[in-house]
Amino acid sequence: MNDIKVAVLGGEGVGKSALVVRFLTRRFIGEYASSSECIYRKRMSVDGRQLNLELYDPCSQPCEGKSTLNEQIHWADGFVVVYDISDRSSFITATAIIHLIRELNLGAAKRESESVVFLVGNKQDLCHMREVGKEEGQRLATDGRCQFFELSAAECFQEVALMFTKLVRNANLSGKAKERRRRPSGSKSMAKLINNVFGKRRKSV
Ligand SMILES: Nc1nc2c(ncn2[C@@H]2O[C@H](COP(=O)(O)OP(=O)(O)OP(=O)(O)O)[C@@H](O)[C@H]2O)c(=O)[nH]1
Repeated sequence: MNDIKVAVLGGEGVGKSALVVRFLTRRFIGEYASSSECIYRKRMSVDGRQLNLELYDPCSQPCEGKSTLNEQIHWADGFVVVYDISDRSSFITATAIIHLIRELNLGAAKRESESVVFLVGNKQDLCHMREVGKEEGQRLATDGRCQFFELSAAECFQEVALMFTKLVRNANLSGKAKERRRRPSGSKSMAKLINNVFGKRRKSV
């Protein structure tokens, strides 16, 4: 059975955990206070084939044994790079992350195909506070050879699920089986995730 490793990267507070939790549990959790980086595992059926998905959600706060961005990029087969459409600085961070992924890809190009990268403009429900135009997102995606999505983890499960499923399918099709490198620390089961979710402070948005 194939293993697909996906890292969800982006600036602080852009909704990385919200997207991951939405995809895994169908629920939107207003406040997801995590103090450690996590890898969640999910068994998926894509195009009739069983896959083991490992989904990496980094922690923006300093935490013990925290992996570097370079290590995260080397570890993953596919990436969701997230920015918040109502926060321009998060778009600048996403731009830098995409450039770094492509730079590291170039270094590894002799033995590996290019990584699958999806660029996600999250918090589409906050379009009245928009600081990043949709066309800017599209342009960055084209320049960085990414697929582009604008969506809202808060409002739409279907779009989030479609985005992750498509990423897993593309990463699987690209046949990119990286050798096992140092994985980011922290690994949680689905049960642990559910504990996190239900043990959490809730806040409406
Ligand atoms: N309005 C709105 N708020 C969102 C959405 N997604 C996440 N949020 C909110 O954005 C804040 C940050 O969400 P998180 O999921 O913790 O973001 P993160 O990127 O994992 O944060 P760090 O790990 O601290 O960097 C929380 O208050 C969420 O409720 C969205 O689609 N719409």
